[in-house]
Amino acid sequence: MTVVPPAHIADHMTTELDGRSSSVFLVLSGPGGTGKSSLIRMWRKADPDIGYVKNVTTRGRRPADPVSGVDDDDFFDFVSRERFRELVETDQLAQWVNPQEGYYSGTPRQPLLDAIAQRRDLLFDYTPQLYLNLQRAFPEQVVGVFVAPPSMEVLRERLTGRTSGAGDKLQLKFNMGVQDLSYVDMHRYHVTNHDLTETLETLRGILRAEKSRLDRLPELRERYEAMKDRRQMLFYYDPAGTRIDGI
Ligand SMILES: Nc1ncnc2c1ncn2[C@@H]1O[C@H](COP(=O)(O)OP(=O)(O)OP(=O)(O)O)[C@@H](O)[C@H]1O
Repeated sequence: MTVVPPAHIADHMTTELDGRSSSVFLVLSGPGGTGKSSLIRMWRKADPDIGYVKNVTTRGRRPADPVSGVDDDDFFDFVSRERFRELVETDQLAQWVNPQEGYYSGTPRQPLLDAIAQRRDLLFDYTPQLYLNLQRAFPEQVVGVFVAPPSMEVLRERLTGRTSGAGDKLQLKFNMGVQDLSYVDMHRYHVTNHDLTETLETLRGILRAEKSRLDRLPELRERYEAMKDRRQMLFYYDPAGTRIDGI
């Protein structure tokens, strides 16, 4: 038996019900030391197509992490304060902050505009402050995931385990992390980083889900719109498509 498509569908039988989503800027946000840069490093290794834009910062380089191998140069472009000021004044930064006394960091704008034009997804490793600034600049693209340590004790251990944060700096970092916790409600997702591999799987699931949102699939929405039966209301049994004639 041949199945005959209803008249309004006849011209659309080969229409593809698939589409390429617009860009997602997935921001891993939360206190320093929760594992954000380790996760991004693993993700980029597993999926070289995922984009990452280095921040510009005026702070000094940290030595590579002996445990995770995270290298500062993979995440930042180091610039002088004069150069930073020039970037701000010529509007080349999408957002910038003064996270600690004496240093500044920010996000270059152009690579983000390029990613949107090419529909590429980007990952970010940010504090809540940077995340909120970026969200204000790119509200449609930015999705905030708060990455939390399993407990504050574990955060303290992870911070202490790193070579970078000795003495006062470590105390400051921990205190700033405690402040960051109060911004959790500004995020769309919350992920507790017990195990790096499992957390990465969850994050990839979040990205997949965000890319399946209809508001990120403009052409696909148009195709469905073109196939719509203008006479349809939700929802009645009308397999022959003739009920309207009886009104
Ligand atoms: N799930 C985990 N289990 C065990 N150790 C972890 C886990 N996640 C991260 N770590 C360790 O915790 C330390 C901090 O991780 P990482 O540098 O990735 O944090 P971060 O959130 O990027 O911090 P920052 O923003 O300050 O760079 C590293 O030594 C890393 O190896």
